[in-house]
Amino acid sequence: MASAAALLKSSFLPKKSEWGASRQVAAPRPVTVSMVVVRASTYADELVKTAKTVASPGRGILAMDESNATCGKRLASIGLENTEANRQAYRTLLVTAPGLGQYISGAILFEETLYQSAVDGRKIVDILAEQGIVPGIKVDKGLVPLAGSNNESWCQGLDGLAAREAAYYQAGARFAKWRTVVSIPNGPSELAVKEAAWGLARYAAISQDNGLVPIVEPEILLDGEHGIERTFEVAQKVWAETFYAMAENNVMFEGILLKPSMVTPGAESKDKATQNLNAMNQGPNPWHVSFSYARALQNTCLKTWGGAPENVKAAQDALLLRAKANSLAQLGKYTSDGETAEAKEGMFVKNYSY
Ligand SMILES: O=C(COP(=O)(O)O)[C@@H](O)[C@H](O)[C@H](O)COP(=O)(O)O
Repeated sequence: MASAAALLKSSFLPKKSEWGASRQVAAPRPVTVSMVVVRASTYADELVKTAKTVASPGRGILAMDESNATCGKRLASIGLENTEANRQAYRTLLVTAPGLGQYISGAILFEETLYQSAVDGRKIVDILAEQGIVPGIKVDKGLVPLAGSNNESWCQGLDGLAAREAAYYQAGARFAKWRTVVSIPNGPSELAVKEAAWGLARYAAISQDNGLVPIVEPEILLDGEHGIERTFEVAQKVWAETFYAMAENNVMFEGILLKPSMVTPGAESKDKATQNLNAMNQGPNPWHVSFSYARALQNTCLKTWGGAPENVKAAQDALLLRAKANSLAQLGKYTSDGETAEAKEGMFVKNYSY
């Protein structure tokens, strides 16, 4: 996937003059400050503080929220069984990498990991806190077919979300993630875009009510043979709908993190996650533009580990190397000099589903 946290360029947002009939996107309604303050009074200050901590200079997000099924695929690729002990060993390796907090500001966890202890018995959330890393939690319940659409999907998880998030907050989580997708080859249909935007907005409002900063992630899938202009057009439409829905739901914009997909040509184009992030940070941006990567940070680490205890240090070094490269890209100072061919390898997998 070519998405990256808070990779929001001003150009992703339609200009006000473009909110109109030609794009069939309604203009967001203004949200008054008093409405926002009243609605988000309980956690407003904390939400802003959390968002700022996650968006601190030279740092980004380590997505380690693979569900047990996806984690099983990762473990199978190095010949390990998908047992709780193996998942615990791998995640212990990740969070105990010395100095990880220098490059990583937030870690998105799967529910199992939020409540899990590391191999040495310490709570994973406590280790993250010692590293200066904010724990986050994946709260969506995955994608399912969207009836009445053009073979598109929608993201489940709103039922019971408030209660789950209240418990996640108690367990130490301070931000949340909800990933929905939009397919360009399948349309996207008006229905799919509206559904994605509304689901994200409801999730964002519920998360803020429960003290969690929502990562708002409508992923525009890379699949397709379209050019970059078409991706841009769809990105604008999806973002306009999403902001409209968030305004309708009184989401406090200062207390969210945006995770737009990178605007690239479709399909077989290489995913140059680090290089693209670096390019976007060559000039000033209106927002902190950083990363939220899973495979781009973990691939070499996982392979280096291979499940062998004697490889833990080398695997942690591999993770730190990728984290540092992306930290430099956040600062606009990354060069690929000295990078291995593997590190430069594209991550795009056709029809990839998580
Ligand atoms: O946002 C993400 C991006 O992953 P990526 O950088 O493309 O490897 C990840 O958190 C994925 O969402 C995660 O690996 C998904 O796991 P499942 O929920 O599908 O199991």
